[in-house]
Amino acid sequence: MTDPIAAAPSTRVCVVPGGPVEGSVRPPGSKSLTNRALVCAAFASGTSRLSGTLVSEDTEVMIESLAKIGVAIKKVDGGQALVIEGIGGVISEDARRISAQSPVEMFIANSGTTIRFLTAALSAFGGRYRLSGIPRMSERPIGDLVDAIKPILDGEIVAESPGGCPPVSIDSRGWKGSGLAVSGGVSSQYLSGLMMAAPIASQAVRMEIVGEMVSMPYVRMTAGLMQTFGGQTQWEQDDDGKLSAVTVGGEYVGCEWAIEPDASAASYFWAAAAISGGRVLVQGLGEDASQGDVGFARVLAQMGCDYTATDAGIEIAAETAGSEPAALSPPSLRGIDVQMGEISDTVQTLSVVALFADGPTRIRGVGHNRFKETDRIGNLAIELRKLGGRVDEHDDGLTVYPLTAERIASDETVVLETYNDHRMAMSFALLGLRIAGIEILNPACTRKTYPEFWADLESLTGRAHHWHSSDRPSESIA
Ligand SMILES: O=C(O)C1=C[C@@H](OP(=O)(O)O)[C@@H](O)[C@H](O)C1
Ligand SMILES: C=C(OP(=O)(O)O)C(=O)O
Repeated sequence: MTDPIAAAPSTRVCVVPGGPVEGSVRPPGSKSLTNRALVCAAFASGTSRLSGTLVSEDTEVMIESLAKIGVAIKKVDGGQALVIEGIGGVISEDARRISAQSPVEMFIANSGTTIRFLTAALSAFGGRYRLSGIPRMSERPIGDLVDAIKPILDGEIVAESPGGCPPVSIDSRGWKGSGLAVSGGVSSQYLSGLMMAAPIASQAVRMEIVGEMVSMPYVRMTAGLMQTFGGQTQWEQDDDGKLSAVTVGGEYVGCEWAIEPDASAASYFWAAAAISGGRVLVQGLGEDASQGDVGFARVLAQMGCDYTATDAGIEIAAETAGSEPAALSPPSLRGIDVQMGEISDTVQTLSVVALFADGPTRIRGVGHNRFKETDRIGNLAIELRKLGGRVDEHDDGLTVYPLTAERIASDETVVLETYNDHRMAMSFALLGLRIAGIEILNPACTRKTYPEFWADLESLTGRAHHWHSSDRPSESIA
């Protein structure tokens, strides 16, 4: 059969509604852990063997970029395991020659982790580079990172687009200082990138945090991952217990390491159980996971779902209203008021769940979601309103009001834009589990972090999606 997603970029998909979603699933490896491990392994001395790695656009652009400075990365098992020969801080002769003539060009598509981590790492490493991506990447700020690097750089670094956005040009002879200051109000990836870069600069660097730091669990993840490779961090807190500075040092040494399944990807499956009156076990993720997004399952518990963590994974089961069998009874979900600044990649997932709750859900602390793959507050509100309900947009988040029972039962066609944002597509898939007539445009955009998403959802629900392509308007190729 032709691959329905690859068939045409204008493909749309309809997820088929049905009864409770029951089963278990193991999402692919974490994007955040894979891209961090790739950076540490690339600049380590010796060989690293990573298992459970994510195969996706975001990890592929990282691999391709590292290959350009001479890092040898062997893919095993279709890329789900990687063997990396670290360059231990020395650029290959080939890459040095190329860089002497003109900057090494790196295309990073729309991968925030790749451009932020590599901007920091390459500035510490030295050489000439230009990192660019798709048009949306030229609207995603990197100025705070560039400003943090400038004072310690022996060389020049420029964010070329208005508002301090990529492409980024680097002409570096390495870092010359041992202290810097970084703002973290737009993205934690700046600090994570700088932390991973310090061992590459071969010196201890004290990094002062200016103002708020969003997405803090990712910074803790960075420290934990670096430790696995020999990096060291020391934390300082202010009088209120807030992180104020981190001093980073050590040297990377290659190692063997298994990557956890992706917790942001897991959110769609837990949510599927919550809104369908079902029960889903996500395998391979426990309460000790290094990804903050496992906390999304706890948010569903706050809405009334049953939460169980065992050695097998974390399971979410919906409470259903009334005494009828789950298949006939709608799930009972409470509207909540929730801070999501630490788990912002799951805001779209929760917004969809909130449409099926018994009252409004207020999501707070995620103003920085406007700078991701798309404006994940404004554009999310626009799409959810197409269902006819009320969604209020705030500077720091959204309030999502429940849909009426009549609207949920209606099968009127609603076409939803994904803005080339994988998380829009995967969240809107959940709508289709409960409401007929939901058509999702450009489903292939899940390739950024989860190319197999549609197939995994079909396996879990046991229901084939309906694919439509505008090249073949009347044809359903499910
Ligand atoms: O460090 C990371 O791996 C990430 C940090 C988060 O970004 P922000 O810090 O910009 O919120 C998150 O949204 C992104 O998907 C991955
Ligand atoms: C925001 C995301 O990615 P990144 O910033 O790494 O592009 C994401 O995966 O939701």
